[in-house]
Amino acid sequence: MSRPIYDRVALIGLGLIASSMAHAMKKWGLAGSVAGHARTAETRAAALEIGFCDEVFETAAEAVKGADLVVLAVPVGAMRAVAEEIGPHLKPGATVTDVGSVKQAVVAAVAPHVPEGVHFVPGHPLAGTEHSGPHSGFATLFQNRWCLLVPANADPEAVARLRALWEGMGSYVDEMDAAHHDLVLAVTSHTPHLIAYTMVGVADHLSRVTESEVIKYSAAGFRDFTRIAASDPTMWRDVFLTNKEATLDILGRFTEELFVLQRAIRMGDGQHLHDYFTRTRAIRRGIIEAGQDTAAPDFGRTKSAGD
Ligand SMILES: NC(=O)C1=CN([C@@H]2O[C@H](COP(=O)(O)OP(=O)(O)OC[C@H]3O[C@@H](n4cnc5c(N)ncnc54)[C@H](O)[C@@H]3O)[C@@H](O)[C@H]2O)C=CC1
Ligand SMILES: O=C(O)C(=O)Cc1ccc(O)cc1
Repeated sequence: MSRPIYDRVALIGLGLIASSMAHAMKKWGLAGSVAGHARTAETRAAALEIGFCDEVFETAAEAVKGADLVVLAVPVGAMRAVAEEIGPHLKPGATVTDVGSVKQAVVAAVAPHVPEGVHFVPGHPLAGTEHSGPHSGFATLFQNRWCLLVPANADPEAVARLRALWEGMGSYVDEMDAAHHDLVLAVTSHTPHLIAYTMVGVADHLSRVTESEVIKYSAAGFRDFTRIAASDPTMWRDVFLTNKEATLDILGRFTEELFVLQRAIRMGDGQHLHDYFTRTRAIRRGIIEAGQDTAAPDFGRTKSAGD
Protein backbone atom coordinates (compact mmCIF):
# COMPACT_ATOMS: atom_id res chain seq x y z
CA MET A 1 0.00 0.00 0.00
CA SER A 2 1.49 3.36 -1.04
CA ARG A 3 1.33 6.55 1.03
CA PRO A 4 -1.44 8.86 -0.21
CA ILE A 5 -0.14 11.35 -2.75
CA TYR A 6 -3.11 13.66 -2.17
CA ASP A 7 -5.12 13.78 1.07
CA ARG A 8 -8.38 14.70 -0.64
CA VAL A 9 -9.22 14.24 -4.32
CA ALA A 10 -12.39 15.60 -5.94
CA LEU A 11 -13.64 14.07 -9.17
CA ILE A 12 -16.01 16.11 -11.31
CA GLY A 13 -18.06 13.89 -13.65
CA LEU A 14 -18.26 10.26 -12.50
CA GLY A 15 -17.96 8.27 -15.72
CA LEU A 16 -15.46 5.78 -17.11
CA ILE A 17 -12.28 7.77 -16.47
CA ALA A 18 -13.18 9.26 -13.07
CA SER A 19 -14.47 5.95 -11.71
CA SER A 20 -11.37 4.14 -13.00
CA MET A 21 -9.13 6.73 -11.33
CA ALA A 22 -11.08 6.35 -8.09
CA HIS A 23 -10.82 2.55 -8.18
CA ALA A 24 -7.08 2.80 -8.89
CA MET A 25 -6.45 5.41 -6.18
CA LYS A 26 -8.32 3.31 -3.64
CA LYS A 27 -6.67 0.06 -4.65
CA TRP A 28 -3.17 1.49 -4.32
CA GLY A 29 -3.78 3.94 -1.46
CA LEU A 30 -2.98 7.03 -3.51
CA ALA A 31 -5.69 9.31 -2.07
CA GLY A 32 -6.73 9.88 1.53
CA SER A 33 -10.35 10.32 0.46
CA VAL A 34 -12.25 10.65 -2.80
CA ALA A 35 -15.13 13.09 -3.21
CA GLY A 36 -17.25 13.17 -6.34
CA HIS A 37 -19.78 15.27 -8.17
CA ALA A 38 -22.27 13.99 -10.74
CA ARG A 39 -25.33 15.82 -12.01
CA THR A 40 -27.79 12.98 -11.51
CA ALA A 41 -28.83 11.39 -8.22
CA GLU A 42 -28.60 8.02 -9.94
CA THR A 43 -24.90 8.43 -10.75
CA ARG A 44 -24.13 9.80 -7.29
CA ALA A 45 -25.87 6.80 -5.73
CA ALA A 46 -23.97 4.42 -8.00
CA ALA A 47 -20.63 5.96 -6.96
CA LEU A 48 -21.44 5.35 -3.28
CA GLU A 49 -22.91 1.92 -3.85
CA ILE A 50 -20.00 0.69 -5.95
CA GLY A 51 -17.79 2.34 -3.36
CA PHE A 52 -15.37 4.32 -5.47
CA CYS A 53 -16.34 7.62 -3.80
CA ASP A 54 -16.35 8.27 -0.06
CA GLU A 55 -18.66 11.28 -0.44
CA VAL A 56 -20.74 12.69 -3.29
CA PHE A 57 -22.09 16.20 -3.82
CA GLU A 58 -24.91 17.69 -5.84
CA THR A 59 -22.73 20.57 -7.01
CA ALA A 60 -19.16 20.71 -8.27
CA ALA A 61 -18.56 23.76 -6.06
CA GLU A 62 -19.26 21.74 -2.90
CA ALA A 63 -17.23 18.74 -4.09
CA VAL A 64 -14.01 20.73 -4.58
CA LYS A 65 -14.02 22.37 -1.15
CA GLY A 66 -10.85 21.36 0.70
CA ALA A 67 -9.62 19.18 -2.17
CA ASP A 68 -5.88 18.96 -2.81
CA LEU A 69 -6.46 17.62 -6.32
CA VAL A 70 -9.47 18.35 -8.51
CA VAL A 71 -9.92 16.20 -11.62
CA LEU A 72 -12.22 17.48 -14.36
CA ALA A 73 -13.52 14.30 -16.00
CA VAL A 74 -16.42 15.66 -18.06
CA PRO A 75 -16.72 15.90 -21.85
CA VAL A 76 -14.43 18.57 -23.31
CA GLY A 77 -17.36 20.85 -24.13
CA ALA A 78 -18.45 20.92 -20.47
CA MET A 79 -15.03 21.92 -19.06
CA ARG A 80 -15.61 25.69 -19.23
CA ALA A 81 -18.85 25.66 -17.25
CA VAL A 82 -17.39 23.38 -14.58
CA ALA A 83 -14.23 25.49 -14.25
CA GLU A 84 -16.29 28.65 -13.93
CA GLU A 85 -18.37 27.08 -11.17
CA ILE A 86 -15.50 25.67 -9.10
CA GLY A 87 -12.99 28.54 -9.56
CA PRO A 88 -14.01 30.56 -6.46
CA HIS A 89 -14.16 27.44 -4.25
CA LEU A 90 -10.70 25.99 -4.91
CA LYS A 91 -8.31 25.64 -1.99
CA PRO A 92 -5.12 27.74 -2.28
CA GLY A 93 -2.21 25.46 -3.21
CA ALA A 94 -4.53 22.84 -4.75
CA THR A 95 -3.94 21.36 -8.21
CA VAL A 96 -6.58 21.27 -10.92
CA THR A 97 -6.14 18.75 -13.71
CA ASP A 98 -8.37 17.32 -16.40
CA VAL A 99 -8.48 14.14 -18.47
CA GLY A 100 -9.95 15.59 -21.67
CA SER A 101 -9.04 14.12 -25.03
CA VAL A 102 -8.24 17.56 -26.48
CA LYS A 103 -5.81 19.94 -24.81
CA GLN A 104 -5.69 23.39 -26.48
CA ALA A 105 -9.44 23.92 -26.10
CA VAL A 106 -9.42 22.72 -22.49
CA VAL A 107 -6.55 25.03 -21.59
CA ALA A 108 -8.41 27.96 -23.19
CA ALA A 109 -11.65 27.04 -21.40
CA VAL A 110 -10.28 26.26 -17.93
CA ALA A 111 -7.15 28.41 -17.36
CA PRO A 112 -9.02 31.75 -17.06
CA HIS A 113 -11.06 30.36 -14.16
CA VAL A 114 -8.15 28.95 -12.12
CA PRO A 115 -7.30 31.50 -9.44
CA GLU A 116 -3.83 32.68 -8.51
CA GLY A 117 -2.23 30.22 -6.08
CA VAL A 118 -3.95 27.18 -7.59
CA HIS A 119 -1.92 25.02 -9.98
CA PHE A 120 -3.35 23.96 -13.33
CA VAL A 121 -1.75 20.90 -14.90
CA PRO A 122 -3.81 19.54 -17.83
CA GLY A 123 -3.56 15.81 -18.52
CA HIS A 124 -4.78 13.05 -20.79
CA PRO A 125 -4.62 9.33 -20.06
CA LEU A 126 -4.24 7.45 -23.33
CA ALA A 127 -6.41 4.68 -22.02
CA GLY A 128 -10.10 4.05 -22.29
CA THR A 129 -12.77 1.82 -23.69
CA GLU A 130 -15.92 2.24 -25.74
CA HIS A 131 -17.96 2.08 -22.52
CA SER A 132 -19.01 5.01 -20.37
CA GLY A 133 -20.66 5.84 -17.06
CA PRO A 134 -19.92 5.00 -13.41
CA HIS A 135 -20.32 1.24 -13.83
CA SER A 136 -17.70 0.99 -16.58
CA GLY A 137 -14.59 1.89 -14.57
CA PHE A 138 -11.88 -0.50 -13.34
CA ALA A 139 -8.65 -0.03 -11.38
CA THR A 140 -6.25 -1.37 -13.98
CA LEU A 141 -7.41 0.79 -16.90
CA PHE A 142 -4.30 2.97 -16.81
CA GLN A 143 -1.75 0.24 -16.23
CA ASN A 144 1.04 0.13 -18.79
CA ARG A 145 -0.58 2.99 -20.70
CA TRP A 146 0.70 6.49 -21.34
CA CYS A 147 -0.60 9.60 -19.67
CA LEU A 148 0.35 12.90 -21.30
CA LEU A 149 0.69 15.98 -19.12
CA VAL A 150 0.58 19.46 -20.63
CA PRO A 151 2.09 21.57 -17.84
CA ALA A 152 3.15 24.69 -19.82
CA ASN A 153 4.51 26.94 -17.03
CA ALA A 154 2.97 25.11 -14.09
CA ASP A 155 4.81 24.77 -10.79
CA PRO A 156 7.32 21.87 -11.12
CA GLU A 157 6.40 20.46 -7.71
CA ALA A 158 2.71 20.31 -8.61
CA VAL A 159 3.62 18.62 -11.90
CA ALA A 160 5.87 16.08 -10.14
CA ARG A 161 3.10 15.21 -7.69
CA LEU A 162 0.55 14.66 -10.43
CA ARG A 163 3.10 12.58 -12.33
CA ALA A 164 3.56 10.46 -9.19
CA LEU A 165 -0.22 9.90 -9.03
CA TRP A 166 -0.37 8.65 -12.64
CA GLU A 167 2.70 6.50 -12.09
CA GLY A 168 1.03 5.18 -8.95
CA MET A 169 -1.91 4.12 -11.13
CA GLY A 170 0.54 2.27 -13.37
CA SER A 171 0.91 4.78 -16.21
CA TYR A 172 3.95 5.94 -18.05
CA VAL A 173 4.02 9.76 -18.09
CA ASP A 174 5.26 12.16 -20.77
CA GLU A 175 4.99 15.93 -21.10
CA MET A 176 4.00 17.71 -24.28
CA ASP A 177 2.72 21.08 -25.44
CA ALA A 178 -0.99 21.35 -26.12
CA ALA A 179 -0.82 21.99 -29.89
CA HIS A 180 1.46 19.02 -30.47
CA HIS A 181 -0.74 16.83 -28.27
CA ASP A 182 -3.78 17.71 -30.37
CA LEU A 183 -1.99 16.85 -33.62
CA VAL A 184 -0.66 13.53 -32.29
CA LEU A 185 -4.10 12.57 -31.00
CA ALA A 186 -5.78 13.59 -34.24
CA VAL A 187 -3.68 10.91 -35.99
CA THR A 188 -3.71 8.22 -33.34
CA SER A 189 -7.22 8.52 -31.94
CA HIS A 190 -9.58 11.21 -33.22
CA THR A 191 -9.54 10.51 -36.97
CA PRO A 192 -9.64 6.71 -36.44
CA HIS A 193 -12.77 7.14 -34.33
CA LEU A 194 -14.37 9.27 -37.05
CA ILE A 195 -13.58 6.67 -39.68
CA ALA A 196 -14.98 3.87 -37.51
CA TYR A 197 -18.21 5.80 -36.97
CA THR A 198 -18.39 6.38 -40.73
CA MET A 199 -17.95 2.70 -41.55
CA VAL A 200 -20.92 1.83 -39.34
CA GLY A 201 -22.93 4.53 -41.13
CA VAL A 202 -21.93 3.08 -44.51
CA ALA A 203 -23.04 -0.41 -43.49
CA ASP A 204 -26.31 1.01 -42.18
CA HIS A 205 -27.05 2.84 -45.44
CA LEU A 206 -26.39 -0.20 -47.60
CA SER A 207 -29.88 -1.60 -47.95
CA ARG A 208 -28.67 -4.62 -49.94
CA VAL A 209 -26.91 -5.86 -46.79
CA THR A 210 -29.31 -6.33 -43.91
CA GLU A 211 -28.58 -5.38 -40.33
CA SER A 212 -28.74 -9.01 -39.29
CA GLU A 213 -26.10 -9.87 -41.90
CA VAL A 214 -23.81 -7.15 -40.54
CA ILE A 215 -24.23 -8.58 -37.04
CA LYS A 216 -23.94 -12.21 -38.18
CA TYR A 217 -20.90 -11.78 -40.41
CA SER A 218 -19.12 -8.96 -38.60
CA ALA A 219 -16.18 -11.18 -37.67
CA ALA A 220 -14.59 -10.21 -40.98
CA GLY A 221 -12.82 -7.02 -39.89
CA PHE A 222 -15.93 -4.98 -39.19
CA ARG A 223 -16.14 -5.99 -35.53
CA ASP A 224 -12.51 -5.12 -34.65
CA PHE A 225 -12.45 -2.05 -36.81
CA THR A 226 -15.69 -0.54 -35.49
CA ARG A 227 -15.50 -1.38 -31.76
CA ILE A 228 -14.69 2.24 -31.00
CA ALA A 229 -17.81 3.41 -32.85
CA ALA A 230 -19.77 2.26 -29.78
CA SER A 231 -18.19 5.14 -27.82
CA ASP A 232 -20.08 8.01 -26.20
CA PRO A 233 -21.56 10.45 -28.78
CA THR A 234 -21.34 13.55 -26.56
CA MET A 235 -17.68 12.96 -25.84
CA TRP A 236 -16.82 12.48 -29.51
CA ARG A 237 -18.95 15.38 -30.73
CA ASP A 238 -16.94 17.59 -28.38
CA VAL A 239 -13.61 16.15 -29.54
CA PHE A 240 -14.32 17.00 -33.17
CA LEU A 241 -15.77 20.44 -32.39
CA THR A 242 -12.71 21.36 -30.33
CA ASN A 243 -9.87 19.67 -32.24
CA LYS A 244 -11.20 20.90 -35.56
CA GLU A 245 -8.01 22.07 -37.24
CA ALA A 246 -5.88 18.99 -36.56
CA THR A 247 -8.62 16.48 -37.40
CA LEU A 248 -9.46 18.29 -40.64
CA ASP A 249 -5.77 18.23 -41.55
CA ILE A 250 -5.48 14.47 -40.92
CA LEU A 251 -8.83 13.75 -42.55
CA GLY A 252 -7.70 15.63 -45.67
CA ARG A 253 -4.56 13.50 -45.86
CA PHE A 254 -6.62 10.36 -45.25
CA THR A 255 -9.04 11.07 -48.09
CA GLU A 256 -6.15 11.87 -50.47
CA GLU A 257 -4.59 8.46 -49.77
CA LEU A 258 -7.96 6.77 -50.01
CA PHE A 259 -8.55 8.30 -53.46
CA VAL A 260 -5.20 6.96 -54.66
CA LEU A 261 -6.15 3.46 -53.45
CA GLN A 262 -9.61 3.82 -54.98
CA ARG A 263 -8.03 4.65 -58.32
CA ALA A 264 -5.63 1.69 -58.04
CA ILE A 265 -8.59 -0.65 -57.47
CA ARG A 266 -10.51 0.82 -60.43
CA MET A 267 -7.46 0.59 -62.71
CA GLY A 268 -6.65 -2.95 -61.53
CA ASP A 269 -3.23 -1.74 -60.34
CA GLY A 270 -2.38 -4.73 -58.14
CA GLN A 271 1.26 -3.69 -57.89
CA HIS A 272 0.30 -0.41 -56.27
CA LEU A 273 -2.04 -2.11 -53.81
CA HIS A 274 0.53 -4.78 -52.94
CA ASP A 275 3.33 -2.24 -52.45
CA TYR A 276 1.10 -0.05 -50.32
CA PHE A 277 -0.10 -2.91 -48.10
CA THR A 278 3.46 -4.27 -47.76
CA ARG A 279 4.72 -0.88 -46.59
CA THR A 280 1.83 -0.18 -44.23
CA ARG A 281 1.85 -3.73 -42.80
CA ALA A 282 5.54 -3.30 -41.89
CA ILE A 283 4.75 0.01 -40.19
CA ARG A 284 1.83 -1.52 -38.27
CA ARG A 285 3.91 -4.52 -37.17
CA GLY A 286 6.69 -2.13 -36.12
CA ILE A 287 4.22 -0.22 -33.95
CA ILE A 288 3.15 -3.42 -32.18
CA GLU A 289 6.74 -4.54 -31.59
CA ALA A 290 7.82 -1.11 -30.39
CA GLY A 291 4.80 -1.05 -28.09
CA GLN A 292 5.87 -4.34 -26.56
CA ASP A 293 9.45 -3.16 -26.12
CA THR A 294 8.59 0.19 -24.59
CA ALA A 295 5.43 -0.78 -22.72
CA ALA A 296 4.91 1.40 -19.71
CA PRO A 297 6.62 0.04 -16.60
CA ASP A 298 4.12 -1.70 -14.36
CA PHE A 299 5.87 -0.71 -11.13
CA GLY A 300 5.62 -4.32 -10.01
CA ARG A 301 1.87 -4.21 -9.95
CA THR A 302 0.72 -6.03 -13.09
CA LYS A 303 -2.09 -8.26 -11.98
CA SER A 304 -2.78 -11.76 -13.15
CA ALA A 305 -5.95 -12.45 -15.12
CA GLY A 306 -9.04 -12.25 -12.99
CA ASP A 307 -7.49 -9.92 -10.44
N1 LIG B 1 -13.72 7.29 -22.86
C1 LIG B 1 -12.43 7.20 -23.04
O1 LIG B 1 -11.96 6.18 -23.52
C2 LIG B 1 -11.56 8.36 -22.66
C3 LIG B 1 -12.08 9.60 -22.35
N2 LIG B 1 -11.25 10.63 -22.04
C4 LIG B 1 -11.80 11.96 -21.71
O2 LIG B 1 -12.26 11.88 -20.38
C5 LIG B 1 -13.37 12.72 -20.18
C6 LIG B 1 -14.47 11.91 -19.55
O3 LIG B 1 -14.79 10.85 -20.42
P1 LIG B 1 -15.47 9.49 -19.90
O4 LIG B 1 -15.17 9.27 -18.48
O5 LIG B 1 -15.15 8.47 -20.89
O6 LIG B 1 -16.99 9.89 -20.09
P2 LIG B 1 -18.30 9.34 -19.41
O7 LIG B 1 -19.42 9.67 -20.33
O8 LIG B 1 -18.14 7.95 -18.94
O9 LIG B 1 -18.37 10.29 -18.13
C7 LIG B 1 -18.50 11.69 -18.22
C8 LIG B 1 -19.48 12.13 -17.17
O10 LIG B 1 -19.53 13.55 -17.13
C9 LIG B 1 -20.87 13.93 -16.90
N3 LIG B 1 -21.06 15.33 -17.26
C10 LIG B 1 -21.25 15.87 -18.48
N4 LIG B 1 -21.35 17.21 -18.37
C11 LIG B 1 -21.22 17.50 -17.05
C12 LIG B 1 -21.26 18.70 -16.30
N5 LIG B 1 -21.43 19.87 -16.88
N6 LIG B 1 -21.09 18.62 -14.96
C13 LIG B 1 -20.91 17.44 -14.35
N7 LIG B 1 -20.87 16.26 -15.01
C14 LIG B 1 -21.03 16.31 -16.34
C15 LIG B 1 -21.67 12.95 -17.72
O11 LIG B 1 -23.01 12.89 -17.28
C16 LIG B 1 -20.90 11.64 -17.48
O12 LIG B 1 -21.41 10.98 -16.35
C17 LIG B 1 -13.72 13.32 -21.53
O13 LIG B 1 -13.26 14.63 -21.59
C18 LIG B 1 -12.99 12.43 -22.52
O14 LIG B 1 -12.59 13.16 -23.65
C19 LIG B 1 -9.90 10.48 -21.94
C20 LIG B 1 -9.34 9.26 -22.21
C21 LIG B 1 -10.12 8.12 -22.62
O1 LIG C 1 -11.34 2.44 -26.70
C1 LIG C 1 -10.30 2.77 -27.26
O2 LIG C 1 -9.60 1.99 -27.92
C2 LIG C 1 -9.81 4.16 -27.16
O3 LIG C 1 -9.20 4.67 -28.06
C3 LIG C 1 -10.08 4.84 -25.89
C4 LIG C 1 -9.70 6.28 -25.84
C5 LIG C 1 -10.62 7.22 -26.23
C6 LIG C 1 -10.31 8.55 -26.12
C7 LIG C 1 -9.08 8.95 -25.64
O4 LIG C 1 -8.81 10.26 -25.55
C8 LIG C 1 -8.14 8.02 -25.26
C9 LIG C 1 -8.46 6.68 -25.35
